[in-house]
Amino acid sequence: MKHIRNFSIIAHIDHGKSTLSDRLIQATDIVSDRDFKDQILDSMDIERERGITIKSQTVCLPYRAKTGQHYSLNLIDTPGHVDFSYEVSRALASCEGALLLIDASQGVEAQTLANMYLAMEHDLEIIPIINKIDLPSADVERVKAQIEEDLGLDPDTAILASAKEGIGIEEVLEGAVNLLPPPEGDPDAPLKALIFDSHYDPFRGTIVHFRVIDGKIRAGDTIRFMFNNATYRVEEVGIFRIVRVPRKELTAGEVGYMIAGIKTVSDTRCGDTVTLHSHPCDAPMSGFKETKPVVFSSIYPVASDAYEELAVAMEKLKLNDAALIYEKDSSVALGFGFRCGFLGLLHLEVVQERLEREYDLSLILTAPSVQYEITLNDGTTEIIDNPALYPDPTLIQNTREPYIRAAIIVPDRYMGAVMKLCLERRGINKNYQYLTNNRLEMIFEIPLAEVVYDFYDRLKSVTQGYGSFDYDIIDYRDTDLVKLDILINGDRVDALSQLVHRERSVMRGRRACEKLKEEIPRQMFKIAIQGAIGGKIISRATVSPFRKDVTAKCYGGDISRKRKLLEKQKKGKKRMKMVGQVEIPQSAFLSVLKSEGD
Ligand SMILES: Nc1nc2c(ncn2[C@@H]2O[C@H](COP(=O)(O)OP(=O)(O)OP(=O)(O)O)[C@@H](O)[C@H]2O)c(=O)[nH]1
Repeated sequence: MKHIRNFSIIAHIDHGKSTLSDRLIQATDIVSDRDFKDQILDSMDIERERGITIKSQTVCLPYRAKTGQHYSLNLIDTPGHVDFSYEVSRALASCEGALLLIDASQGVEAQTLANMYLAMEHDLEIIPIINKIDLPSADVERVKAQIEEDLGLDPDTAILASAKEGIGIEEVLEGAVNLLPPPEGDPDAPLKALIFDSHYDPFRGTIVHFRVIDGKIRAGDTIRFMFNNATYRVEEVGIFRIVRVPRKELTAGEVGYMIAGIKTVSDTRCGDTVTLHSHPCDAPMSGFKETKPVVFSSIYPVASDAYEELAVAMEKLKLNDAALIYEKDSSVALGFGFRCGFLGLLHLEVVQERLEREYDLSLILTAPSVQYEITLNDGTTEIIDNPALYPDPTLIQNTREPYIRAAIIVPDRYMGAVMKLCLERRGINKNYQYLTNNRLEMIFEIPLAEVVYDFYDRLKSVTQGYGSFDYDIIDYRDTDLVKLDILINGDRVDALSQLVHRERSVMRGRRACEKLKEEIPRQMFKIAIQGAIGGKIISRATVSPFRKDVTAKCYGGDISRKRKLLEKQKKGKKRMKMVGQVEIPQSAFLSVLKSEGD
């Protein structure tokens, strides 16, 4: 155990975590350079394209230190986005140390701080690393000052690195060996192991990633998940060397995987404790919580006959994504689909992209909603996330909505712009403090519903890219909610209904009408678009009919050109949805979601 080091790299998005992981893997020779895929840990397509890490993957690196001693370095990869902060927390609970990566030109940002606090909660030894020192805009001294004053860490321990150029990599490995403590734990105690991740393998079922805290686990053992008391017989245990390498047993301090005939990843819970059925440990690890979705939206196929395909795709996706929940849903306008729950807006976008790309589906998503607690006059309380299920307002006694605590870090010259944005979003400024280099940390309490649309984009734009943001849900508070409906030629389009705060409803209604007007193509008749609350119309826009026959031009002339045009039209149709007499393009549904820009 003395020669094991378990650690994660934590960083703000884009500070170079994946690049550094790749370098560490390369430096320890477990894959030959020729086979080395760039950013081997970010194996999913979308992750690579968007450059963000979503699913953690772990690797065990054999390393021979300068002293000649051999070490096993378990690098536990963590997702970098706020939507996945619980996964980060569980991964950190499996570690003794963390490498805190800071971009030399960007400095300390909101998630740098948030991640460092998480690491401190788990009592981890933290090594600061200043990355991207090769950049012309790198300012090492400034970042060192931030490390000292904003993070309270010793700047002299910071390692200077460029993951891209391969500078400082050996120092990082030596730092892990010399500065991080080895794991503690009792190999002879009853088995206690922490699940920090799982993924699905089509041939072997669920692969559970875990850290052994105490005891031993080997193939043939009957194990028990302490959350739901489910028992399984272990078929295989082993470690990650990019590929899985089976081992006879894993003991206290080690990190690896197990295969135990588990059908889907939702049977295992990130954060749960595994023990032996015959000889259990006394108590599970503390801090377990189930990940709860906070943002909800319905997904419909554009072509109604693609429902079955969507159902199959959802099922497959769910195998690998325990956080995704869904149930069947139906809409008058859009037919059959699924009501889904996500960890946040990024999670939603990732799911949508995967469905569209990997399963070649064309989808319509309804406006994302948070969960409201609604108490009715008869004293019962309902949790509502779907506008379609919103009760008759006369029956409602009281409605509450979730609030977040948002931490925003910006250069102080943007203070006014951030304040304006947050106040517009019904935020309450709770606190602010100066950090080094004229930067401010501003704390707001804001309704989650105001953040799920486009808050992060807006923050980036009003701060010219300098603002960074992190949030936690804190509580539910009283709110004044209304249901905004959209009518097209008098027909209510249920998929466009939204639950909004009364204060914001008129503006939202107006924006939705304007956007729809831009998106809905002219047709042979006039199209009236209206926003309504209850029976009352609050906004309207009109798409006027064609004035002349635009297809007339195409008659006569080249037949192949005409055919091409027809084909193009047919393709275009696929992305249109008929609502009553009116054809609405898929983009119109999306534009309503994004109608928040101020
Ligand atoms: N110049 C320079 N660029 C770097 C360095 N390290 C990483 N980058 C670049 O920074 C960008 C982000 O790097 P990633 O490794 O994907 O960042 P990440 O922290 O893993 O991002 P998430 O996965 O979203 O958390 C990429 O374009 C990298 O090529 C470095 O040392 N120098």
